[in-house]
Amino acid sequence: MINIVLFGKPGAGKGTQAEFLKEKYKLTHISTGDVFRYNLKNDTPLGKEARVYMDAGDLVPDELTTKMLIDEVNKHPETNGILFDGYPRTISQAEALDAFLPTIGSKVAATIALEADDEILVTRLLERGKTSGRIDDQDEDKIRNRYQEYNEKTAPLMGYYKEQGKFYAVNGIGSIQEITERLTAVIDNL
Ligand SMILES: Nc1ncnc2c1ncn2[C@@H]1O[C@H](COP(=O)(O)OP(=O)(O)O)[C@@H](O)[C@H]1O
Repeated sequence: MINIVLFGKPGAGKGTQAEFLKEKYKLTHISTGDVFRYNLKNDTPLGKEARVYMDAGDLVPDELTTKMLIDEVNKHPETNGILFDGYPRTISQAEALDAFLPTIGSKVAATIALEADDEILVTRLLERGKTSGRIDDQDEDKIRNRYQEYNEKTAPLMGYYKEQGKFYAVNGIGSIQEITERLTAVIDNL
């Protein structure tokens, strides 16, 4: 199993790139944002609990998120590997993942960050908000709050994975194809 964590600020293009990478490497793509949105749409108990955080652009509490993530991973026992998109987003989530994966005989192979400047990303998200229907993409204050959450809670993960020698970064600005090539160059060298 080869598990890759796709890392990056909101709007960095994780979901777009995940679509290509999952095909190329036959990976299972798990996007915590997508799983949460599915639960919101279907008004499940998980969706009801997560809604207030998501609509505000806050992170959903770790315990709830980790439980959901483990349930998702367990749905794919035969997978070649998992492409984690949007998880982990806190040190506590990274520790939970490092505790969980060995229980299924696995581990994180690499964390790859898509890097881009905040101002470019905020503009991208506001554009996406016009068509995606995502409440959290329609209001600049909520978007800025997501960046604050990222800077406070998610950015420290770079150090966490660097210490493990598993952190890679690629330039997230360019055409979709160029960025896919940068990512595959990293994965092919693992
Ligand atoms: N790992 C996570 N921990 C906590 N909350 C999460 C996590 N993943 C997703 N969420 C919630 O879902 C929202 C949308 O996630 P996502 O689609 O990945 O957003 P973004 O475009 O901001 O990267 C986040 O703002 C957060 O409220």
